[in-house]
Amino acid sequence: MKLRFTKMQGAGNDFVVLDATRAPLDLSPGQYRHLADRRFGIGADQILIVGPSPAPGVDFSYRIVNADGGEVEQCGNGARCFAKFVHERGLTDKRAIRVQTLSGVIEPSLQDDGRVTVDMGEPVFEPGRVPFDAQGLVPRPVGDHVQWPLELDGTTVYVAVASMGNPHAVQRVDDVDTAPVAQQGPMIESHPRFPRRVNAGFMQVVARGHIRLRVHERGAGETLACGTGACAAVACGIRLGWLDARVDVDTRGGRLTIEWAGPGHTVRMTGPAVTVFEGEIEL
Ligand SMILES: N[C@@H](CCC[C@H](N)C(=O)O)C(=O)O
Repeated sequence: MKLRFTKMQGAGNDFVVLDATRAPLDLSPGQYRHLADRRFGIGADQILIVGPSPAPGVDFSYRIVNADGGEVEQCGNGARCFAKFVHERGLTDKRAIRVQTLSGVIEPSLQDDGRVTVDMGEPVFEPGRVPFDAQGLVPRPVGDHVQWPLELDGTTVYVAVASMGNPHAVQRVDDVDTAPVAQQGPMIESHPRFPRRVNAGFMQVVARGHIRLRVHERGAGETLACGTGACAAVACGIRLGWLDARVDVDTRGGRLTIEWAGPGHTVRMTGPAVTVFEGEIEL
């Protein structure tokens, strides 16, 4: 079978985007892994499958599959690329689009400067809904939030947990350049306290409106940027009392701007979304 694809990136988090708006597309986990493979396939952190409207009042659906072949609930950088994709292909002329994901409807809108803003919904902090098993742990209160102790091979790290539809554990570090992302990321991702595994964020607070962030992503390893990771880090940082309501997030692949007015409000993320090339691959 020949499959047409579009390669896109948002702040260096890269995607193979597939159009399933006219005919359903259901590949196996092995086929998704092949598409994501940087040596034998196309190469991507995630595969995005754009589908037709699933319900009145919603314009499209889109599914997200990690490079390891597992389907997941949400992807922030992917949401921006999705919006650019449906526009560039002439699938809609709306600039504000409602799209169904596994974890609910989100709303990307195209900006005049070429960036995309996405209303990512409300962050969730209750451990059980992240999901995080906090049974028997003593939390450390900070600001209006808590950090939880996580044992990693004899070391204890303190993380704040949040869901942006997908699970995140965020720790504060002095300097992201020397943070132990490669060592601790995989251990946190698969820590038994996270029953659905987790995305592990390492956040350096530069100022109240500026952080630097690296994320070891569940199912993909460290990526150049993680949109939901940026939303989760900023929402946690605000509740922990370290950040203001609008924060520039510098990732290794570019800048995202995150805005959150606090509990009861949704998180808004603004950043780039770029088409790199199109092609066809034999599966
Ligand atoms: N790169 C993404 C997140 C993709 C999914 C994540 N790896 C997970 O498993 O939850 C983003 O930009 O948010």
